[in-house]
Amino acid sequence: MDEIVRSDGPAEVSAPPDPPVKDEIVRSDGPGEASAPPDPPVKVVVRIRPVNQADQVVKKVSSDTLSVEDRKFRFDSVIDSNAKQEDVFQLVGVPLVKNALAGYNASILSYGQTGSGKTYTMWGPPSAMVEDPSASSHQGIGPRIFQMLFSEIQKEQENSEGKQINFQCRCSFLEIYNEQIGDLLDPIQRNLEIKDDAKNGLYVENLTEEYVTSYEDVTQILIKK
Ligand SMILES: Nc1ncnc2c1ncn2[C@@H]1O[C@H](COP(=O)(O)OP(=O)(O)OP(=O)(O)O)[C@@H](O)[C@H]1O
Repeated sequence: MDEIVRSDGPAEVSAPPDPPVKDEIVRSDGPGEASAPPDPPVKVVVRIRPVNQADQVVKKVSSDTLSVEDRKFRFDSVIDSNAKQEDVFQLVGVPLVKNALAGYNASILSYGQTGSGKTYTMWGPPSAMVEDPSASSHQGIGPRIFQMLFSEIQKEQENSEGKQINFQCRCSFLEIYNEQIGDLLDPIQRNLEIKDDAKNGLYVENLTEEYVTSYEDVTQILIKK
């Protein structure tokens, strides 16, 4: 019988010669008042990057299992190399936005070796950010999430039946490089600190946060910086 290895990390499957594996981790942990918690709270999804058929060492076996030669590895989901950006968004992005709007914290962590498709999956090519979203099939999960978020907020406000619903969205971008946290919206800030207190929970001290009310606000900030 084939061996199935339960793996929460793709180290085994992203090894050369086939670099096509990337991971999306969706994490949600939220407040008590929200509806039923997302299940499971942490999901590990592997996307197999397209390569020449002859080089295809990593193969999708079923919706949650892939094989590397004669070994099998199981995750929450496996996305095949011919999947579209929209498929990834439907699987990972849509539940994330729904959970976020239900009051849960939600994160995506993109993990994989150089060239495995992290940037492509998260953002798509730079042009896809500014093009009409519906026209760009290469647009990554990030911009799709922003669009859905603002469109859901708008729907909530339109369907509020006279009640005033206020949302406040703030946007920040940071990078962790050489174990230092840098503020991408204020590059002078290069060594920020992570803090944890009862009022704010876990946060990055002095990280720039800009108020945004639309998808265009977010893309403008990204382009400007
Ligand atoms: N699913 C895909 N479909 C089509 N092209 C892809 C896909 N995934 C990645 N690519 C292409 O492969 C190349 C490398 O991908 P990308 O830059 O996203 O990798 P990366 O993991 O972000 O690399 P690095 O860690 O070096 O920044 C890019 O040209 C990208 O457009």
